[in-house]
Amino acid sequence: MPKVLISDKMDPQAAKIFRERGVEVDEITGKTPDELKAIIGQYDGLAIRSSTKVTKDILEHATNLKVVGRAGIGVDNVDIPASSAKGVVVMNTPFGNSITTAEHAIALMFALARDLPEADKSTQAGKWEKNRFMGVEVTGKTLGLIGAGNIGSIVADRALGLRMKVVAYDPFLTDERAIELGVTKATLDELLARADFITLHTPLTEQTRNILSAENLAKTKKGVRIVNCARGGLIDEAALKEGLDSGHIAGAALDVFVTEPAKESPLFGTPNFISTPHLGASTTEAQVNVAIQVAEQMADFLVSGGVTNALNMPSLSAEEAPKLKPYMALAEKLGSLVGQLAHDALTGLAIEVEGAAAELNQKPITGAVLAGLMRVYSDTVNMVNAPGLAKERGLDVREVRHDREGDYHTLVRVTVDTKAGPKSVAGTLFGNASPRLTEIFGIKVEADLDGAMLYIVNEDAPGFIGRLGTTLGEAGVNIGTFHLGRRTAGGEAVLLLSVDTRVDEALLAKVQGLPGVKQVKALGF
Ligand SMILES: NC(=O)c1ccc[n+]([C@@H]2O[C@H](COP(=O)([O-])OP(=O)(O)OC[C@H]3O[C@@H](n4cnc5c(N)ncnc54)[C@H](O)[C@@H]3O)[C@@H](O)[C@H]2O)c1
Ligand SMILES: O=C(O)CC[C@@H](O)C(=O)O
Repeated sequence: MPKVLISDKMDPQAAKIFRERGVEVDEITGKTPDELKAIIGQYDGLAIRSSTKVTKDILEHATNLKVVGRAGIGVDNVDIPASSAKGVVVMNTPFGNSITTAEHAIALMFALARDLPEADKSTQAGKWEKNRFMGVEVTGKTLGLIGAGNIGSIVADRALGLRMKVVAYDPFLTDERAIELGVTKATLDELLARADFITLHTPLTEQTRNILSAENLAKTKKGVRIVNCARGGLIDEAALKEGLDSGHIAGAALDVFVTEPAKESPLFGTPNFISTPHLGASTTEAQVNVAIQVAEQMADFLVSGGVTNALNMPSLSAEEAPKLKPYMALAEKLGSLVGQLAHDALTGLAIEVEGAAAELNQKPITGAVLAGLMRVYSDTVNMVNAPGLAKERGLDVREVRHDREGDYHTLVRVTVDTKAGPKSVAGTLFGNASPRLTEIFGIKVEADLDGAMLYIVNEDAPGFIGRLGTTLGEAGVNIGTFHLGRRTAGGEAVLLLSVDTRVDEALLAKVQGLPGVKQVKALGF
């Protein structure tokens, strides 16, 4: 039974769903990195929010880990390249807390417009300072939206409902989408010059880091109010403090900080500055949504192989997964076969699907071929890290889909580009379930690729099979299955034998020495 650790505070629905789906679950929150390292080796899955940092160091101790599930959107607390290199799938829940976070941005905008936290403090201190708190209306004002994705779009919708004008800067926002959202597209400089309020909704990337830098803050309209419910690091905090102190910026509300938890900051205590402790996603509704979603996605993956919202591998629905499973087994065996027989100086490969296979999602089939192939280089390769490894080695990977049906109702063919030209192997599924090799380097041969095997290329001549049987028998090697194919009678023949024990180097040399043998190789599947 797969085992998952929930290491951050999460709605109890998550544990309930894991258990209902046959996944064992431990909820252990608040561990230090060293404490987490000590226990992570037991788990197949790790469900987190933002407190747990999934670093390279933690991953090195995660010997059984297959999936990290983030109950939320941002995955900046997960080292994705290190996870991919280790073959760990990283998933998030991209929509579950979007409305909640958009509402928090709107709430902070209102809090700034009417100075609500200060007014509350003063009133509860018995001051009744009616004349001190003069706010501004949002109606008719311009909201500058930096980032018009899931959350930005909802903020735009709510702001339009408040009769604001919305200008949006997002390099990926199309004209059509801007019209659909009812926003005006702008450059960043235009937005800075026009906005009465600015709200940020981008991820933190090299392009967005300090997008509100000292230089850009200086381009804003005097009296601007700024909200950040996205990620710390989008605003230069020191420059923001200067802008507030000088009065150029009329107010700023931050839910997120460069360093979190933000226990101290030069901004704290600055007039017209409001802060919340990364509460953007903190509503009952959002936490139930993301807990349910992350548990369902992780359980799907661990129990049936379905992949949803993964950031480092293609999606595979829970409905597709059972259909694709035997194809992935076939693809992995074919990849492994070409890897073991023709891995020298590979420059690229083509993965062709034909007949029934052509109706399926090809990406997982490609991933499985690459996993089988790349395992020749490292036994920690799987579908998650194989594409990256293939890329690192400069392999040109091509996917081809043929709708026609050939000799078989369904076929997967892998052709590798080698110095000696293209070499191809192909296989089918028997009964839509059992992977079977049908062709190896142009020779038809039907064989199961399973366990320890021996691959022999020889000249087709009488007496060879007897001599081979005797040689193996004398060495105590029992033959399980025997598959033979040949180009032409008396021409080149291929033998694939399954053997009960792996054939050692000395015996391989003996077989190689038999008359007519061109090549011998021990294979393992
Ligand atoms: N405060 C919280 O608790 C909380 C909760 C949820 C999400 N978030 C954060 O909010 C942010 C937005 O989330 P989302 O779900 O809307 O993400 P999203 O991916 O749907 O949208 C992000 C948008 O940013 C745009 N973008 C990318 N680079 C840009 C650039 N250089 N300039 C301008 N726009 C750019 C993208 O095109 C995209 O439209 C993320 O950082 C997420 O982690 C915070
Ligand atoms: O889990 C949280 O409380 C914050 C989540 C938020 O930052 C996100 O990116 O989804």
